[in-house]
Amino acid sequence: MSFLKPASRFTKGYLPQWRTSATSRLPVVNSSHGRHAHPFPCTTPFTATPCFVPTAQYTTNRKENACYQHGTEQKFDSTDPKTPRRFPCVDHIEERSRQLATHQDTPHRIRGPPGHQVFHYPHRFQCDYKGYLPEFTLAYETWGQLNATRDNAILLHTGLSASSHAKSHPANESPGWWEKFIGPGRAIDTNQFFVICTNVLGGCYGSTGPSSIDPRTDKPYATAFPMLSIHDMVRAQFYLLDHLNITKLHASVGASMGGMQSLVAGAMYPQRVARLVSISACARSHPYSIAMRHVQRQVLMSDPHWRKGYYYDHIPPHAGMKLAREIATISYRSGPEWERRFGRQRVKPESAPEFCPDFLIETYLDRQGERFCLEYDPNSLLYISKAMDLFDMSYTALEELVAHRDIGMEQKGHSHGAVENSDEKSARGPHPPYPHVVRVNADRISQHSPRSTSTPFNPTANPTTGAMVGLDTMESRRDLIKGLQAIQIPTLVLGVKSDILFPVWQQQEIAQTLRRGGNQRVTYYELDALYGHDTFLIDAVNIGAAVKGHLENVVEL
Ligand SMILES: CC(=O)SCCNC(=O)CCNC(=O)[C@H](O)C(C)(C)COP(=O)(O)OP(=O)(O)OC[C@H]1O[C@@H](n2cnc3c(N)ncnc32)[C@H](O)[C@@H]1OP(=O)(O)O
Ligand SMILES: N[C@@H](CCO)C(=O)O
Repeated sequence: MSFLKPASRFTKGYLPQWRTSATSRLPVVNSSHGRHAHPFPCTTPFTATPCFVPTAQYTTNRKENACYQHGTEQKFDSTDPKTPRRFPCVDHIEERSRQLATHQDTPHRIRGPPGHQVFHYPHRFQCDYKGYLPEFTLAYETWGQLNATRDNAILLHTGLSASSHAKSHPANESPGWWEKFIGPGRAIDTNQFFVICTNVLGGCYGSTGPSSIDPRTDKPYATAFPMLSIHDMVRAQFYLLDHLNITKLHASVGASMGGMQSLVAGAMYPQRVARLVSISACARSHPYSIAMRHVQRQVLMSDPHWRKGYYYDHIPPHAGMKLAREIATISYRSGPEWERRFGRQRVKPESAPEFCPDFLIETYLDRQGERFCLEYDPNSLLYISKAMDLFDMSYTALEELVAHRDIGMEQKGHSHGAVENSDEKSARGPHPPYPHVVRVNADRISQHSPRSTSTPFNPTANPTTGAMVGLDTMESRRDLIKGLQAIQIPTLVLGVKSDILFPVWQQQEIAQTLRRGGNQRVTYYELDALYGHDTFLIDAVNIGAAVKGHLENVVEL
């Protein structure tokens, strides 16, 4: 540890005791070390590495053991209070903005992965939250062969940011996000099953999303894109299944947001799904996970380059995206993993502490942000993460969704009772959503909902309105049981103990709720892995074995 070296080794670069006039030059002090009273040696520049944070602007002159500004006689002197502290990580962001300003082809116009197929739905698609799409496209990829009876298909749902490229294939040999899980003899055995994976509606890898061109304006939708629900995403996928002439799936499989989609598929189309797999998902988003996604969105939206979503001809909000992904990564992995992997290690223990990424965990997060910030469309992040927040399989929530969707259709002239034209029929969709949900008028919803029951003195009630807000009440649990009751097929629920985003109690909640709703064929596993929420992307051995067992188990359907 550099600050334990004897001060005598540091001939320059120490901070005179208690000098406070130049706070921006104060060395970073490990306050727990209790050494504040000593002249604190800046473990600096001027010993082994004169330019202690090398950047393009400085050169080390080893002969003189000094650091010069490029092309000048100006020495960098950290003891000079006028010398500004350097922030290469900030310079890097600014430099990227400069470079992006000159880009002709803006990087957020992301296309689907090579070799993907396209399903185009040429009709109006009514979304749950009142808006609609005049048409949509889904990018998808497949592996294995559809059998003669067309009943061996598995619909694989993605998490938030994945493309349809779950597995390599001849048209795209780069590894997919579930590369090790799919293939002959693997967890999803392509000798037996025909696997379909789509980029979700709202995404940016070939499916219609905010970066797609709105045919009505010939410009990207941007934030004029309609608000989406997880149910909208699944409904669009079932239109693809219709197109592929697949009436019944062998299974619906997904993790994280993909697990939410899996549950929706089972509840919305109970006759069309034979088995379910839900990994590290939930039956309704918890305020904690909403909070995590809220801060990601706020950070992104506060990047001045976001421009309320209309950045497609400008510099994208890459700095906000980078930070949003760093925050997300904190919820995707786990403290115990990082303790083992990075400990308290700094990248250059011999160098002075800096505010730019310094500890291994900092450079790790920085790298995750870097990898993502120009890879994914920022508006897709907003829409898809919001759809996750809105996810709630409680009966009253489904009832509201169905009612709101109907209002959306009526507002666009799709009145009940009137004879629908073919476009209106298409908007309503070929299948009634949620056969188990009785349609009610939206104005009846509020009287109806247990969440608006007035219960003074109840600690779980909203103090202002008296409405029941807690999720752990009998009413709320009954509401969830009723919402998930349509799922009576064999279901595998898998959780990971180190997951802080979708903790195991939420996995237990799914399994218990299904069982209480009468489903006798629920299998529940809890995995003691270290990788947190993203374990489903990493642990092909354990997650894969559970999935394989469930998919290949011969059950009476
Ligand atoms: C269903 C779906 O949702 S799929 C979406 C899946 N894809 C993603 O989530 C994309 C982001 N990727 C990831 O989060 C991860 O790579 C995973 C989860 C896929 C795999 O996890 P791991 O194998 O543990 O990879 P890890 O988290 O270490 O990331 C590797 C990267 O971090 C870098 N890295 C690791 N440690 C450090 C560190 N201390 N400092 C700096 N960089 C580091 C590696 O160099 C590598 O970067 P590179 O690929 O640019 O060279
Ligand atoms: N890390 C994964 C899981 C998040 O749900 C993703 O980005 O999609």
